[in-house]
Amino acid sequence: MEAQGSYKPGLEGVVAAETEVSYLDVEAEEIVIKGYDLIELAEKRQYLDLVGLLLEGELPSNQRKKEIEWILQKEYQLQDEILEILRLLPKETHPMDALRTGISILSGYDHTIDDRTESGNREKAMRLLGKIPTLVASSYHLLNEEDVIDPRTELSFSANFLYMMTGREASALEVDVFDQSLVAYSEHEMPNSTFAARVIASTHADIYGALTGAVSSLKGHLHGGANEAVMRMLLEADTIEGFKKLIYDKLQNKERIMGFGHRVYMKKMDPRATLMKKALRSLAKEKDNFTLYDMCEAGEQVMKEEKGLYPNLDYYAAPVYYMLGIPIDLFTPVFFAARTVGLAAHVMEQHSHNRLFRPRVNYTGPRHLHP
Ligand SMILES: CC(=O)SCCNC(=O)CCNC(=O)[C@H](O)C(C)(C)COP(=O)(O)OP(=O)(O)OC[C@H]1O[C@@H](n2cnc3c(N)ncnc32)[C@H](O)[C@@H]1OP(=O)(O)O
Ligand SMILES: O=C([O-])CC(=O)C(=O)O
Repeated sequence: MEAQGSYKPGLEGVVAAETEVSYLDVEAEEIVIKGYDLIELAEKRQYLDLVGLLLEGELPSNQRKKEIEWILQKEYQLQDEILEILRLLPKETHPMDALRTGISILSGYDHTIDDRTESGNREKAMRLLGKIPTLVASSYHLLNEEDVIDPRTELSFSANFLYMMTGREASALEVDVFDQSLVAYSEHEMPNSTFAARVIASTHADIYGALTGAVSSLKGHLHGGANEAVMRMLLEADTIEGFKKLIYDKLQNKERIMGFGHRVYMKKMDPRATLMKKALRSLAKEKDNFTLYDMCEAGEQVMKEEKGLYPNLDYYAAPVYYMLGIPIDLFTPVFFAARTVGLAAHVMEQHSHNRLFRPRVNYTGPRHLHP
């Protein structure tokens, strides 16, 4: 069959959009978010600063940041009916699937759902940013037949999110590390989930539909689901020697090691993984427990020697979340909660100068058959 155009499996290297949101500058080893370096933002600012930057176009003043926090706080509480629907889900439902359901339900409560203007989408994004952490934490507790933990507005955004998941007030270091992880996960150019959201938004579908599609994409182990898979691997291995053996065995069986490799970085360390490795070290110090840190370092070494592959963000975020006491089933939902802001910025941009995504194929099937 004659080729109709060049085809790149997995669309590797294909430019799918022009964007002012973010860019991975691999040469400079910089994740550019609206002109700022993401790692510098994670070290010097907080997640709510990213909300201001990504949704309003500039880093907020302290006063504006407070206002953003109030806007989100007003949205923390979920409608009783939503909690009731979550309670009725089969107990085997994965929290990512419960989150997908929850976001779908929220669309029915939005009386301005057809408003796709920039300000309309910004309002919806703020509503979702306030509600999604409560949705994440509550769905987990309900699926485990536990009482939901009510949000607390006297805590900071990140401290409250952590509290609703774990049921205990975290230390200052734990809150800082968690907030840093939310910044690290907040936005990353054109991963599969963002592409999915933009493709959906390009039909003029609303932000709820776009985000629901993104949750489905992010659940996969080749994407966000890797953080949960990394933690299960570490627990199965139990010791440094056990972890090295597990990796060697998997490589022998031609299996992929979760938390390593990346379509864009591949032969370099993901800068966000370096950030989370430092965070893991400070947590290990505070808790006087270096087991996971040492295991991860040993695994990193094996993968470098055996495959020339480096950790991505999920590899070091997983043990960080475990040490913060977050249930493993919630690792990927937390990733999504953090990414909501980046996804919203992309949906806003797509709606503001849209062209429908509709690519072509190189047909390799038969022709001229007759029924
Ligand atoms: C925050 C995030 O979402 S980051 C991504 C999280 N996902 C993971 O950690 C899952 C594990 N990693 C992977 O599967 C891949 O590295 C991906 C999916 C992230 C990127 O994949 P791609 O860009 O499509 O690379 P591709 O699958 O073509 O791999 C290229 C080669 O590297 C190998 N490879 C890539 N990643 C891994 C890995 N984690 N373990 C073992 N081998 C790997 C592949 O087997 C392939 O080898 P081959 O050429 O001998 O067949
Ligand atoms: O960029 C990607 O392909 C995946 C990723 O690291 C992310 O979504 O944070």
